[in-house]
Amino acid sequence: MRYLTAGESHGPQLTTIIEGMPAGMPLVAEDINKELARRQKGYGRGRRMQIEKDQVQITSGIRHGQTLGSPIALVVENNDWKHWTGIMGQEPLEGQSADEVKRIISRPRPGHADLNGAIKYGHRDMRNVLERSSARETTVRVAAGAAAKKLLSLLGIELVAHVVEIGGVKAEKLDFTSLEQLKEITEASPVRCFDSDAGTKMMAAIDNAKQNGDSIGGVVEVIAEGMPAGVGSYVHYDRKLDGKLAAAIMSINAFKGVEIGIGFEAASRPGSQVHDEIAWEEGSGYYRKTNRLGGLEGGMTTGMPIVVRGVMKPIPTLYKPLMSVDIESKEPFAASIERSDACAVPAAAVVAESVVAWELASAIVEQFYADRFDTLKASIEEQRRTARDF
Ligand SMILES: Cc1cc2nc3c(=O)[nH]c(=O)nc-3n(C[C@H](O)[C@H](O)[C@H](O)COP(=O)(O)O)c2cc1C
Ligand SMILES: C=C(O[C@@H]1CC(C(=O)O)=C[C@@H](OP(=O)(O)O)[C@H]1O)C(=O)O
Repeated sequence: MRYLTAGESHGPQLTTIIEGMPAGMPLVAEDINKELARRQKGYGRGRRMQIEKDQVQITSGIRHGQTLGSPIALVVENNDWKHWTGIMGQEPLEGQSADEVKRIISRPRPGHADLNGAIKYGHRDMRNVLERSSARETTVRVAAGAAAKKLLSLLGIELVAHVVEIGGVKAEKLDFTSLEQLKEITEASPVRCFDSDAGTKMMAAIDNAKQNGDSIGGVVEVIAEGMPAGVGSYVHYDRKLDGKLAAAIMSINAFKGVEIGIGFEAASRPGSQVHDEIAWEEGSGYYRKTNRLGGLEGGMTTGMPIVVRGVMKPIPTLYKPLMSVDIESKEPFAASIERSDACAVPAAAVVAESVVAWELASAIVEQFYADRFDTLKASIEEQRRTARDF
């Protein structure tokens, strides 16, 4: 499976084209809209999220609520576009000065894509970079991920993402009894955190950062249950599922690190405190007594829950900006201020859930016969039986 996305942050719309979804799978706009709404929530976001109410239009690949096997095109319009038609218009400028119309950006923000993108593509107006480097693009990544989540769910695989740290405040109480419970509680939390005391402190940390014209980052965790054992591969570097998951997390705007299972903690523990002992039970087959390796060994699933964490750095745009250089005068200047979030970790958790869903669904579609959803479902059931009776 693959997908491409197109669209500028303040352009007319965002688009994704998905290829490789099995035919005959139920998928409706509501499956996607509910995920888009989840991505828009979260304490700490700027005013843009009040302007947008993301809704998908399905323009191909689905008929009467079922996938056709042909490319699926999904479109989300930008409500904000109506305020930007002059600045972001597609037609050449006629009779107006570029300075007047374009709101040229010449002072790159440290930590954003502005300067490197301008050097790479030769743009002297860095709006040409930020419009595409903006995390607005994650809207349609979540739309593609929603289709993947639907596929997984119909195969008995569920995922939940939650926030475990913001601005140095860590969730301590993580004694959820099921993914269902984790989902229910984090969905009601403004910061998508299971630990309500930590959640309150996270909100205070966001308020504090905002007051200081600053921004904060954090850590999100994605847990997926129900993956059959033996998905992925150990035979080649580019088929290892842990590598694919790491790349997917790192591809999210502002993500700077990934852990699987206990992750970096493994460096300081002896092997006996890292590896998960293997056990077997009549009826259900093999399992691990612990899940410190987060459901992946040798680039393949173990059948235990997949646990992936990602760290998001603080948002680069600061209302009290860091120093930068004006690319025209070469003089030192405070960096440009674009309207901005103070913290987008709760929204980014939904993006992380979506990209993990995409990688898990892709690995399944690659490994099993997947032109048709009914045969894919039968293959997954067969894989579960094989793993159990092995
Ligand atoms: C959901 C989400 C919202 C974001 N909102 C902003 C924002 O309002 N302002 C900003 O400067 N960066 C924001 N970012 C981060 C930038 O998009 C990101 O730092 C930039 O694309 C540069 O990429 P890099 O940080 O991966 O190097 C956001 C990221 C995510 C995932
Ligand atoms: C639009 C979204 O996030 C945007 C991501 C973003 C950035 O630089 O990444 C900058 C801000 O853009 P704007 O200046 O239009 O407010 C965020 O609002 C979104 O998540 O849908």
